[in-house]
Amino acid sequence: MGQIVDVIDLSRSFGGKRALDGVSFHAAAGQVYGLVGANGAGKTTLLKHLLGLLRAATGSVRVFDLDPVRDPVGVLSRAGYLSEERELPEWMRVDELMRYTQAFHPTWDAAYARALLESFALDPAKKVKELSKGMRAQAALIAAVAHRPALLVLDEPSSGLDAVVRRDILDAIVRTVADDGRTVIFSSHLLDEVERMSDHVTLMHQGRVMLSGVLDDVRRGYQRSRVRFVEHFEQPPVLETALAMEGGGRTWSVVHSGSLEQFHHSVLARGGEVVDSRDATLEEIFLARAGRSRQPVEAA
Ligand SMILES: Nc1ncnc2c1ncn2[C@@H]1O[C@H](COP(=O)(O)OP(=O)(O)OP(=O)(O)O)[C@@H](O)[C@H]1O
Repeated sequence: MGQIVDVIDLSRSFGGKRALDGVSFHAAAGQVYGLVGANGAGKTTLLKHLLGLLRAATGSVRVFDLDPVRDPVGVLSRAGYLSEERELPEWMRVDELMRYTQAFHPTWDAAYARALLESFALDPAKKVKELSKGMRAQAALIAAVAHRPALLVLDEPSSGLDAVVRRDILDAIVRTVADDGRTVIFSSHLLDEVERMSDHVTLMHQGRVMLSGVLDDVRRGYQRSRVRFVEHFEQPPVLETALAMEGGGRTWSVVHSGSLEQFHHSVLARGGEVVDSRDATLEEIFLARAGRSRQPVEAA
């Protein structure tokens, strides 16, 4: 599988504030990468480096094996970008915006752009400045995808879109890109959306990658178990492989990694028993990892 993005040990500060701290991130052709993290985690800063909008201060950024700052033509001609701000020329009509964007991209697929306009029910005659926030997001999304870029970078694509559009259209766009053997990297606050759309997930926290891997491997790597102890604990008892514990007294709910057998063992050693276990949700994993550890974990 062709490697499309290679970010190695990228750090970036704004003033005294560390926005990215030793971030490594890789993306291959035909895969969908979901980037999640709280406000200020560094997602937008990472994405901007891929487009050459920020220059790597330390570390390296390669996209299509090119440096996006030194070779913007080589990178941007093959990339589509939906920025967080959705900057669009206000005075244009939607159809003018499409023609304008087309002028930058010889690979523009006018039929695809028209089909997307129709599926969004977006009026081509409407002025950009008259669009609602959601319509603006839709127009910006079409402008980013209709030239069928080899790499599609979407910063919070669902922001402003209603649930139906998100589920029916955004998902379809992302899947189409991946099915064509192209790559999508998107950031999101919505973990259910990331679980639905991504092949790979990367969790960022305070400028660092906390966890990164194939979504199914990440999911399989963590469980949530209910545990009952004989003894009453005021504070969460120390359990090997436990990342987060909630509860009190004798009953605790634990998000943990590693094998179930190993976990049963450590609970037994503390005089308890595991009542039940299930795979942890991405949200539980994220909260446990972001809350606990500063160490990056490779899940795949
Ligand atoms: N141009 C800038 N000048 C100063 N600080 C910045 C700048 N851009 C980002 N930052 C800071 O860098 C950190 C990371 O910001 P970034 O926008 O990358 O986070 P994010 O994960 O995209 O957050 P959000 O989900 O809120 O969009 C934040 O602390 C932010 O305040």
